Amino acid sequence: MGADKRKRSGDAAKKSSSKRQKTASGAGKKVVSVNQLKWKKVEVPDMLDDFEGFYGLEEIEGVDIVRDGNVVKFVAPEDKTQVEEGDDGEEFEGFGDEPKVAPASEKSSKPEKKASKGEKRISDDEKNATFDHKKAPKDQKKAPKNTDEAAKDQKKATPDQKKAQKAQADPELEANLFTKLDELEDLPEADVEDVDVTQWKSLNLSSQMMAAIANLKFLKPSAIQKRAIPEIMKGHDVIGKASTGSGKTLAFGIPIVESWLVRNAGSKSEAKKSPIALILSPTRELAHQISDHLKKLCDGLPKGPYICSVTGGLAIQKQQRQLEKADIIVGTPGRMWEVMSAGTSTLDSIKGISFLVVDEADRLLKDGQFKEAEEILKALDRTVTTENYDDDNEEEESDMDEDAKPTPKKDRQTLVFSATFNRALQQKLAGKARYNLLGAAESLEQLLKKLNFREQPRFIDTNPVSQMAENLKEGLIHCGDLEKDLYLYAVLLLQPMRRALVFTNSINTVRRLTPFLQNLNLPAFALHSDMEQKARLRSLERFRAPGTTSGASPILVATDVAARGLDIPNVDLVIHYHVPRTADDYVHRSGRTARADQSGVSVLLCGPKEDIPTNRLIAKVHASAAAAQSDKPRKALLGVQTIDIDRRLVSTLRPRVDLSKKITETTIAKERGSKDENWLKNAAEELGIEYDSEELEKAGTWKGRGSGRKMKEKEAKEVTKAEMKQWRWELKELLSRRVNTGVSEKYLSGVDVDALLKGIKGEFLGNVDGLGL
Ligand SMILES: Nc1ncnc2c1ncn2[C@@H]1O[C@H](COP(=O)(O)OP(=O)(O)OP(=O)(O)O)[C@@H](O)[C@H]1O
Repeated sequence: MGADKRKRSGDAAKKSSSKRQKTASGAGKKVVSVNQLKWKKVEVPDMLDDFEGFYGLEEIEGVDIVRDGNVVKFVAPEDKTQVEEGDDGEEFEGFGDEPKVAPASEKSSKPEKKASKGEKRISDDEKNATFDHKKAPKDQKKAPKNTDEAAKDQKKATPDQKKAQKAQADPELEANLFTKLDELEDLPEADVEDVDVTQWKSLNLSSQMMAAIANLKFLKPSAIQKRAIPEIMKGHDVIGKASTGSGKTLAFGIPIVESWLVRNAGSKSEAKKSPIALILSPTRELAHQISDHLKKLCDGLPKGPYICSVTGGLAIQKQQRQLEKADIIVGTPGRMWEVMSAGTSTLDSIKGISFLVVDEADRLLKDGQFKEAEEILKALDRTVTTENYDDDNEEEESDMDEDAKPTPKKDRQTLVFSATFNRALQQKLAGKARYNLLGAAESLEQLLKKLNFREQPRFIDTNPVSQMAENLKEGLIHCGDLEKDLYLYAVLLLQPMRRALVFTNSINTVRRLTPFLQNLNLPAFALHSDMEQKARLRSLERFRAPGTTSGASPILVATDVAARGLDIPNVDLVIHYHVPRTADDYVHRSGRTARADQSGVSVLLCGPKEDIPTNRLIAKVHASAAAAQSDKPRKALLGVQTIDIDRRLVSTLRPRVDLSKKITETTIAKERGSKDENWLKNAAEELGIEYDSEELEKAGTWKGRGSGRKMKEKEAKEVTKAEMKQWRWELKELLSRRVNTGVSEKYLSGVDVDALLKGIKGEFLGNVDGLGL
């Protein structure tokens, strides 16, 4: 985008040489900075494949570009500049076909509560506008009795609470929210809905926060919230471990927002303040989700912090502008580092944060994975300003003028969360380590040391025994190496109403399985890191959407890019097409279902070659649970029990599966072949030689790696359009036939699932009554 914008400006400058003569003080015009201009989003056509650099393209009209010596200035009429902060509403909030939310002036029409993420468009104005709830129409902000009372109770109890809070206060820690909450008392009390949030009272949150929680309809704090929120509010550093889907986001989100409320209590000034928190997330989707989640929390506040996400794949300039007014930043390491290292002012402003959150810390800090995360951590801890910083001479800091030093890191709380932490680390944090930490090869430990906690962090582990979500049932289906597609289809077909997430270990498998399932009339969407960001987000939107008209629920086929943190409502089934590479991956993948007290099923498809890694994985994941139940024979707990799928049904499905595979693989090989051919043509053209496909083919024939692929491409090239058409017709015909299950004599549309999936022959992975498939 930057290049485009510059180019555009450059072109404009050339064309309007006369404009250069104009002065900045023309009638109704003024000189403004590029960030003050009212940029308009340029709609990019959907068929445009390469969105990098185009997605998020912006333009502006009626602005003069004048050169003043070497400086280029923008002269704009008053109405072409941003009148106040936050009027560009630029965050990603879903796609164009979704209804847009009213502009700031219409804020009083409260957005629909149940809109899924991305459906709701929240403009910056909305976030920043001071919402006068007293003036709001009654139906928008009805005062619910219970919560209102709860909030009032809180106020009434203030003198006592003050004492208790002060007793809890740790004078050593500056960021002790408990000591500052009284400042919020003068703020207007928010009205809330008829939700009883008395179970949150013990956390001593402000009445505004209680109202915001009531607005979310969360009746009680989850275990991690109950334990982590008070520790964070007392100013401690925290490492929080809790199972997937147990509400870790708000465990750190509530104290951060509470802290923002304290900081902004009574402040009328719109003066620029530096951000309060930086939240690092390993994936773009998770970063957007965290900011959406926090925004939803803030929806219930009269005025909330400005939250922005800074992730790759979207226009960087826009994000830089948003950063300037951000209170809470949620970012992925790559893009965050890009913006932090681009400008000293950005870096210095971010250095002043009061909270650094490392979400999915074990992934984010894994050695060699996110180099930029380490850079960010290092940069945050440098005690010299960037202007004066010399990479080779950190000693320089002692010569620095006191005033030039950014906020000392002592003021910053570090909060680290995940569902999985390496066991050795856990033992160490629990004070049970019996080994030399420094000698340990575990990079995570080394990296946690780099996090520079300001004190020994509080380690909170709400699920020390089992790593898996409480209401998750786990199963295993044994199948032949070449039968995975068949079994995958069988399970999905038998579970049309279950929103399923299929995990694979490779991008190529996602690329193949998605059209394979689509050819079989299943609503499948792909998600992997090699996709354009817009396409990634679109797949997620579609996966979140309600099922098709025929009632089939959407299916997401993904790599581990979707394994961490994603909170998609009503995912009922996780299928591991490939056995995950690590036990932690298994925990996180499976954790996309059975979230927030809901139930869910995780099924591993296991080929003969995967038996050993699968057994190891199961033993690892359930080792602590097995140890905790030492009265039971270990073998029984860890013995792999399988779900049986009726073989007759599977063989009935085989012809359609084979056809769909054939069509999919041929299509992919054809596409790949023609891409290669185009590449060769272009290369020949550039070299100025004549392109002869047969000659080049001969020259390119080899027996080494990739020769199988070449063979397939060659075979695919020979398949005619008529043949493809014929296969498609045959498949259509097969799909239109009803499948006799051979068990219950029912047909697949109304199949007796229990009869087909025989369930569990005993205990599988602990106490499981059967998967309920
Ligand atoms: N106190 C609560 N009561 C009810 N639901 C809650 C509560 N807190 C959070 N939730 C909901 O629980 C779901 C999971 O929360 P969240 O995404 O924070 O889980 P997580 O622990 O971070 O999971 P993961 O380990 O997979 O990242 C969200 O939909 C969230 O809205």
